Amino acid sequence: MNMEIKELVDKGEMLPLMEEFYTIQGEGFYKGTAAYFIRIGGCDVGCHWCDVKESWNADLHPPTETSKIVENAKKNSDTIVVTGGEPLTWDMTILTSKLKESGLKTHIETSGAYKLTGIWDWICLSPKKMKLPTDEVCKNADELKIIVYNKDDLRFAEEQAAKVNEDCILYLQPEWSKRDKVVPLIVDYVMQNPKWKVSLQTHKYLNIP
Ligand SMILES: C[S@@+](CC[C@H](N)C(=O)[O-])C[C@H]1O[C@@H](n2cnc3c(N)ncnc32)[C@H](O)[C@@H]1O
Ligand SMILES: Nc1nc2[nH]cc(C(=O)O)c2c(=O)[nH]1
Ligand code: SF4
Ligand SMILES: [Mg+2]
Repeated sequence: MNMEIKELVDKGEMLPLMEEFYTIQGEGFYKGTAAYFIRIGGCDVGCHWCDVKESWNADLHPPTETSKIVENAKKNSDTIVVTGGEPLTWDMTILTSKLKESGLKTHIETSGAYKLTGIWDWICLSPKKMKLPTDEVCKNADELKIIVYNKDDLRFAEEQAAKVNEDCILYLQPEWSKRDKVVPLIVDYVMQNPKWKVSLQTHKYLNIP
């Protein structure tokens, strides 16, 4: 990447765009709602079970003008989900300001590991043990979505729930490859601890992106 482009990416005027697609939000509170997804490349959190490892290396995804991303998005939906990769790797200020200027709702899927930037109507925080979320993201999260790969993730879930605000909605979501094993654990746990809800990756059952 040449220096000028790197500077534009650092400012958030360009972003490494992996893919964009119109689909149904599969997970969490907005599950079932049509939304346009913008997937930004770049993540160094390193979840071994990540279902989008192709997103990790930002250099593989073309730096794309943020204004073009927004022009495209607004043709498709009034709800925009920004995901990745880890979107907070980058400065989200320009992207979200432009989305808001266009009257769109801005949602983010984030691990919360980096500085919170951008104007968000909805923050889905999915914290990871390897790189814990910042206090600022915890305080501003609208939903907390813990991925359950094994039993220890239930302990981790309570630890993270203690850090979010009291009206944050709490979800346990099975890690996809372990779903047969962990769904019974989650079901039991939610019945015993009804402040939690179950979230499934419903798009994978529907065979949609
Ligand atoms: C691919 S991540 C991108 C956004 C951000 N890096 C994050 O982790 O929140 C989008 C969502 O998918 C979840 N996820 C990733 N791999 C998963 C898997 N194998 N099973 C269940 N959920 C998964 C993440 O926890 C996150 O909530
Ligand atoms: N349909 C659909 N819903 C999703 N919710 C969060 C996703 C993500 O990868 O961030 C995702 C995704 O990749 N597809
Ligand atoms: S933080 Fe998100 S994108 Fe990064 S490795 Fe973990 S699940 Fe994948
Ligand atoms: Mg996904």
